[in-house]
Amino acid sequence: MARERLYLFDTTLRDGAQTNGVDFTLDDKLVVAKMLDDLGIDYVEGGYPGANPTDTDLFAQDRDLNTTFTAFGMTRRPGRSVSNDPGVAALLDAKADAICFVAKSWDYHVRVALETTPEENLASIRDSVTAAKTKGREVLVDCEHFFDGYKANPDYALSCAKAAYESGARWVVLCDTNGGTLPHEIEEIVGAVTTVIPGDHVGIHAHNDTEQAVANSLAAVRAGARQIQGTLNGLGERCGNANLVSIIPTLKLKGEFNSRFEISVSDDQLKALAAASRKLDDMLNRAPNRHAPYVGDSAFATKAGIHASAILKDPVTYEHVAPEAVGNRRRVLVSDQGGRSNVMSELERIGMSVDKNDPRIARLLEEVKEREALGYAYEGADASFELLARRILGKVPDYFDVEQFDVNVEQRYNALGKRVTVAMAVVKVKVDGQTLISAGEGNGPVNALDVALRKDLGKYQKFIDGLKLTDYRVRILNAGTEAVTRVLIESEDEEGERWTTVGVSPNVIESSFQALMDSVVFKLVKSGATA
Ligand SMILES: CC(=O)SCCNC(=O)CCNC(=O)[C@H](O)C(C)(C)COP(=O)(O)OP(=O)(O)OC[C@H]1O[C@@H](n2cnc3c(N)ncnc32)[C@H](O)[C@@H]1OP(=O)(O)O
Ligand SMILES: CC(=O)C(=O)O
Repeated sequence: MARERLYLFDTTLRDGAQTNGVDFTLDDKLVVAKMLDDLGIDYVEGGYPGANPTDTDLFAQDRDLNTTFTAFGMTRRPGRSVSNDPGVAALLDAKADAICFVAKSWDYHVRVALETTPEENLASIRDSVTAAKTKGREVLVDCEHFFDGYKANPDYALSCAKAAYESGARWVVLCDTNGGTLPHEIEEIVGAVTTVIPGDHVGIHAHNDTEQAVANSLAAVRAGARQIQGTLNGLGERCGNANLVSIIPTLKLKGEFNSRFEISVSDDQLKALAAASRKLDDMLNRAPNRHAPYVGDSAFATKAGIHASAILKDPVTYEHVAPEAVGNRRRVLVSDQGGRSNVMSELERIGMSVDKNDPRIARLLEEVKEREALGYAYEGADASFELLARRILGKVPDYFDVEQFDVNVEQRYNALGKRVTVAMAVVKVKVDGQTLISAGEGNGPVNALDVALRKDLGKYQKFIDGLKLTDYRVRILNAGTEAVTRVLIESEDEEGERWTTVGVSPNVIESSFQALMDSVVFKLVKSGATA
């Protein structure tokens, strides 16, 4: 049976720009639009021309994209003609393939927010759609508050949707603007609408205020809607929009949808999804959600030993889809919840082949569990685990020895008479029988220690010149009878490779130092440095 076409509409650059803390520059918008185009998204809503200089500039440019690049804005204001409405003029002048009007469809909103009559709102919808059609644009109408409006006055909500459709809108998009509608209500109301307007002209725009925007979008499709609006990583006003990064793989990989619908994203484009999700987070300086379905670091991470053992026999035992399908990867974590299978899997990943029955494997697992009881956490410290494994398997050279370190923190007045806090560290290391003493200054004790440790490592210096610390996290734990600090340090090298190390001690300087040392030694091992 031929599959029906389902269209994807991305509003990361418009509704996503309404996210608290998100602010796109013009360059950001161009990069994201290209990324969405490369992913194969049918419609990319770039923004709201006339609302701010960035969006106006964006829609003043020519561009070379395959997607239907869409401009967003309001229907004409009550009491004005379209030719006398600067907002509509900005939309009609925008270099856009399509125009998406937002229109009121809840009579209460018409009365309270627009302060006009129901008839004038319907005329505004008709006039705006007709003007954009006359300009040769594809037209979409986002029926704002459609579901709340339908519950309050179904006839009026439907008459707004019909006014848009009958005036020539390609898509009538039903919006759950306040995000409070539940999946069974969406399914029922979309089902009613599609008896009046053909489903292949109906879209869904769901907000996530009850954490059901994805479920609501899928419910709308089940009821007949054929366009889904959403954003990358679920950005959007308040709690966000339907997350296309979850919806796309569901449509591609789940039988109910895959067997009935065809979408524009190819299998190869699907494999770029995890990278696209991370790239957006990087651009916005947001930490990626490790637990994001499909694309998060933990989406295919297995900690439990019983699961790991089965996954190594056949991944299907504990994975709902293959991680590679979305560009993610399987991770089998080593921790106090793991068994020999977890250790074997991690050793295989780092290229160490050891027999599962080798007694050193049991020793390594025992050591991991004992150290985790003291506060270490190897599941998040891949490099420290690798060093521990290499040490137990007898393969880490003694590169250098730290004989002593001192750290001082001092508050004083600087030359401008301002009070400043300065940290100083001195580290004494022995490399090849030679003692090297280095001092470092930093804005805190760990920073000073890091500067001093990495200032002069003699013949190893060249291996660590490109090393930088990219993240530092401390937690205070109650392990056993006393409080200890656990420090996790993330490092990056000149090739962009990242790794994490861990240190644990009652003293935060000591735990930081352990993690720093592991990071430096890991870099030497990774670079193939010999003692
Ligand atoms: C559900 C959504 O997410 S819709 C998208 C919302 N996005 C945004 O608002 C972001 C961009 N917005 C803006 O920059 C500004 O609001 C602008 C430039 C659009 C308008 O700014 P201003 O002219 O100063 O108006 P302001 O924002 O204060 O109020 C909106 C006006 O539009 C009217 N309006 C709202 N929706 C519609 C509509 N669908 N059709 C016609 N008029 C509308 C309101 O009644 C209000 O009119 P009023 O000024 O007579 O009270
Ligand atoms: C149009 C839109 O963003 C909404 O109604 O939520």
